[in-house]
Amino acid sequence: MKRVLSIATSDSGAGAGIQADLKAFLRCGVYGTTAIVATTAQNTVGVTDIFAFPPEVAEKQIEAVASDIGVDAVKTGMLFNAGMVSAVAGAIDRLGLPNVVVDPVMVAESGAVLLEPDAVETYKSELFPLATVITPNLNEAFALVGEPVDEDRMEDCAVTLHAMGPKAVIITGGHTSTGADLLYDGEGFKRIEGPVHPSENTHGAGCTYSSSLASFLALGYGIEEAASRAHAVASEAVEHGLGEIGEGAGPVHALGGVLKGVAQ
Ligand SMILES: Nc1ncnc2c1ncn2[C@@H]1O[C@H](COP(=O)(O)OP(=O)(O)O)[C@@H](O)[C@H]1O
Ligand SMILES: Cc1ncc(COP(=O)(O)OP(=O)(O)O)c(N)n1
Repeated sequence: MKRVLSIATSDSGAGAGIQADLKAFLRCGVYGTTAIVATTAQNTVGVTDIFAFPPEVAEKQIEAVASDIGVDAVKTGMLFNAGMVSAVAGAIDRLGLPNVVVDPVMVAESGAVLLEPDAVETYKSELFPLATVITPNLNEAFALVGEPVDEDRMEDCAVTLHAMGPKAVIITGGHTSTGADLLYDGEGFKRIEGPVHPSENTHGAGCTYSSSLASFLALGYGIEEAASRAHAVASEAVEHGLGEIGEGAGPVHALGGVLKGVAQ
């Protein structure tokens, strides 16, 4: 059983964050572990409160998991502030954790700010250079390079992000006109396409994607194949999104496809 660690924040509504990551790990057939760095009071409508833990709370969890269970891949999600980004980068580096997927979560679908602005520089200087892949969505990608969102300039944006140190960049396509994810590995571009589901129940799609990507890297796939498989899992989770849960954008359902036809 491959082991994948999520370093991220709790979503009480369980659509995104640590809870979405664990569902994606189960869907991908890996053993998921967690280091919880903060907790949100959140539902499908919005985020009402964020409670950050001290960085050493995250460090202790990462060390506990690494020293006994082991880590075949790691995914970082919402880290909230610069001190946490720095502590997580330090732990990943010190412990030599492999297959590092960095999802630079900045803003929730509901509009809530999930990253303090001064933490952006710490991502660039400390965490991106350790990353196997970074997975910003369209808005995050352009925010990171400090430019207005322009879909026609996604390739330039990916090149600028790649120069910040990750081995590869994937700008996820859920907010683009084509729905395609864009992969850049420093040598060439690859568009990962698939059906775009006309669903509003996309809460947690990005978390599901980055966790699936980490899982497929842990399972031994190369970046391009892992990206393609992760896209398929996220897309399927959107297709089975749960509109009946909550009043806002419903949570994705990572297990919706595999549970079809299972007796309840
Ligand atoms: N309506 C959709 N149909 C199919 N796939 C989708 C849809 N929305 C998002 N995805 C996929 O989910 C993943 C995460 O997408 P994105 O929406 O860009 O992230 P985030 O949730 O962080 O904004 C990507 O692989 C994207 O292509
Ligand atoms: C605790 C927490 N972590 C991450 C997110 C953002 O998740 P994402 O998958 O990008 O989904 P949306 O928020 O855009 O639906 C979150 N909301 N909460």
